[in-house]
Amino acid sequence: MSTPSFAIGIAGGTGAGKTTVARTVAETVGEAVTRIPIDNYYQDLSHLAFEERQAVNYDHPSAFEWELLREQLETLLSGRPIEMPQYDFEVHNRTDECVTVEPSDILVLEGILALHDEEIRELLDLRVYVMTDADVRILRRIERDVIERGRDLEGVIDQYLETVKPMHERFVAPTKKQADVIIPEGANRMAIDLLIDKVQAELPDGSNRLDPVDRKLSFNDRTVD
Ligand SMILES: Nc1ncnc2c1ncn2[C@@H]1O[C@H](COP(=O)(O)OP(=O)(O)O)[C@@H](O)[C@H]1O
Ligand SMILES: Nc1ccn([C@@H]2O[C@H](COP(=O)(O)O)[C@@H](O)[C@H]2O)c(=O)n1
Repeated sequence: MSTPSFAIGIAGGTGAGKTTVARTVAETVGEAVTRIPIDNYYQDLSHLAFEERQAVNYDHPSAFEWELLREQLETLLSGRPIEMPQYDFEVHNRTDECVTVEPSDILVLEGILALHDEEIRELLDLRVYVMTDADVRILRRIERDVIERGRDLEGVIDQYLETVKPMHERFVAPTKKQADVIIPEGANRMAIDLLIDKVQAELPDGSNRLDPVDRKLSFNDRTVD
């Protein structure tokens, strides 16, 4: 356990490649990175029936428990562990169990609205926005939601048109202006290498560092050298 020396926020639209970027950084830098997916901070909706939870707008800022996220981020930044909630997309709710998360040298906060909240932005040392065209993002989302999140095609399309797209335009895309760095098309090799160089430079002396040749970008099961 260590007190983090550097916190990064990675925002961007659904399917932009945020998780892929965060995972690549974490895999390269290893145990020195703690990842905080904002999805875990969706409000607890246990008081609603499944059909009601299905109808919630999950792309509006009010869907998230910002107070808890701020509090837990501050706790990690002060070098103490947290009990992080876990989220199940198939049931549209938190699971019953939390996971103990220890702070490490680098914190990576990742999610559609990672740069939305002013207080959270101020806790971050580097703000990244992953920018990918909407058509690419919706195609990726359809594949992911059907395969991994138990959704049907019609539902994914309806949700996209009714809430995901308008909320993206209203709340997510404007946070691009808050970013220090914009990564085009997600995991682009040069941008990721620069990000990893920056992260490695922030590691305390004595931490393991990987040469660029040992770095890999992976998209699910496919690996791109
Ligand atoms: N640069 C890329 N090229 C090709 N596929 C990508 C790229 N970035 C991400 N993907 C794929 O797109 C899907 C969504 O990526 P993900 O990182 O989960 O996006 P987000 O976290 O922004 O929703 C995943 O299946 C991932 O493997
Ligand atoms: N029950 C839920 C909760 C969230 N979503 C969608 O997830 C998207 C954010 O996750 P990404 O990995 O795509 O960034 C967001 O656009 C929500 O619409 C959901 O479908 N169901």
